Amino acid sequence: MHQRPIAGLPLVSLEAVHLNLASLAGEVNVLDGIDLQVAPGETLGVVGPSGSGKSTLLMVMAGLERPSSGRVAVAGADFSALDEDGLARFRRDHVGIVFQSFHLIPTMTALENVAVPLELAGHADPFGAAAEELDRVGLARRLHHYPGQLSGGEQQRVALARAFVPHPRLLLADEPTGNLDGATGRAVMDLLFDLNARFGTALVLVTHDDALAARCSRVVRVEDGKIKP
Ligand SMILES: Nc1ncnc2c1ncn2[C@@H]1O[C@H](COP(=O)(O)OP(=O)(O)OP(=O)(O)O)[C@@H](O)[C@H]1O
Repeated sequence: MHQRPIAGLPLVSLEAVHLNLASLAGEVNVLDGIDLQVAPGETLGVVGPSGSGKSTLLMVMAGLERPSSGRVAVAGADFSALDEDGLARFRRDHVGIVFQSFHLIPTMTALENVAVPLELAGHADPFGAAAEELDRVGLARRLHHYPGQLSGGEQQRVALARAFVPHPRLLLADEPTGNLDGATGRAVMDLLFDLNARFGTALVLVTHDDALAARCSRVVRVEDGKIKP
């Protein structure tokens, strides 16, 4: 799980990525020729107007959406060579994903939401590791709460703990501070950059938050499905 990055090789490589989707108004070029590389340990902010393709770009990097054409590779793995199971295993081992709307399982406690994916991956001590990570995000006293019993900021921290706990090489986050008040948003931001500092996890953060973008080592702007030069 913790292979050393090969010097000089990008962690994420997108080459001439196009994604065309059908809509009532005809075909939409949601991604229109994206070339983008992310280095191991880099922190990249992705900004741009609403509807420009930022979230879709993240989905393509996660292998949750397949491009219509072009090449996507993460940690040397060419996504076109992986089937859906292969992509799911790859994500489990290498990629953490945090969405704005948390995606927690409502019938599981905070502890179970973090531990169960670890358990499925064959982790030796899923509940111990989950409790430790939840403690690190300040939720030691909320382990047995269900998502519906947690505030928005607390739910976001459970989602972060779940994404952090395997110490992925790449963390993709879509508006991670979008639903949070200023202080909670800053705390979540600190957790993200702490993960980067401690484990060298590369961060790709889609955001409308200028403060979050300013903390990234590089920012790219997406407009009309293209990276603006
Ligand atoms: N399944 C789909 N079918 C057709 N069009 C889609 C589909 N998913 C997304 N789109 C379109 O692709 C464009 C890009 O959407 P995307 O969610 O990537 O934008 P975004 O930059 O993340 O926007 P926001 O900042 O508002 O979240 C939008 O115009 C959207 O309507």
